[in-house]
Amino acid sequence: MAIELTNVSKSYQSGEVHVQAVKNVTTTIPESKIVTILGPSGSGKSTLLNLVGGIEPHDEGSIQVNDVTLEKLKRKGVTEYRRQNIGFIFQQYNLISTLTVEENVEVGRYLSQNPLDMKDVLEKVRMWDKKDKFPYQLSGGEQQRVAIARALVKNPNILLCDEPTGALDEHTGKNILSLLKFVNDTYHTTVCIITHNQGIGDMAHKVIRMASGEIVEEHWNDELIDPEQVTWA
Ligand SMILES: Nc1ncnc2c1ncn2[C@@H]1O[C@H](COP(=O)(O)OP(=O)(O)OP(=O)(O)O)[C@@H](O)[C@H]1O
Repeated sequence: MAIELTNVSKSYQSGEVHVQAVKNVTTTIPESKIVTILGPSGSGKSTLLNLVGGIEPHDEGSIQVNDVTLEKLKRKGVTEYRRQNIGFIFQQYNLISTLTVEENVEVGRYLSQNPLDMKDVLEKVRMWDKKDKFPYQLSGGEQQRVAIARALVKNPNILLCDEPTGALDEHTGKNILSLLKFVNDTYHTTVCIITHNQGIGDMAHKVIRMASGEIVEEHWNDELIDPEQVTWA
């Protein structure tokens, strides 16, 4: 699914303070590609991802996802859009601590009308052999692989990843990036990765750079670097 943003803005009022988190953003997140959004803390990356994912509404402009115009949807329509199209992955995994690996992934399946096969997905992220473990029994990288499986089993068209390697060391982080590339290659899922880590831009088809809520630069990469070769920062 391709995502078209046109003059999108989002502000927050926090007490007396008015923050314009996203300012007049126009860009495309192309279908079945990997896109990296880079930028310093507070530059609006997470806000932009949340707008695209239908977690919160934009104030101005338009977000078009294939034939869906987000600002035209009612609340129920937004929930449906999110359920059917979007998988989220966060820095802090957000697994349910009282559920096993398999049960956590089952939550993702339950949310979808068109889920993938649980065993197949857990095998693809190399966690089938640990399906009966609880999150506390897993390493950070393993927990993130389960979180990816939970997002993936929904069979989403778009995977939105907010600092997916932010809590991981270089070796494990690259392992997760390789998995995201594998997902993009295998399922043709549009993968959008937010990161502070500039090097991750080199494995993406397109790089969007933000500062102070605005897009300050964007480019396509002619050649993609293998995730294992990314310069880690
Ligand atoms: N719910 C909110 N209420 C008030 N202000 C918010 C809210 N969410 C974000 N902001 C503000 O909007 C701006 C952009 O925040 P955002 O989280 O999108 O940036 P970011 O680039 O993702 O930062 P980081 O890399 O630190 O996660 C910041 O000034 C932030 O404080």
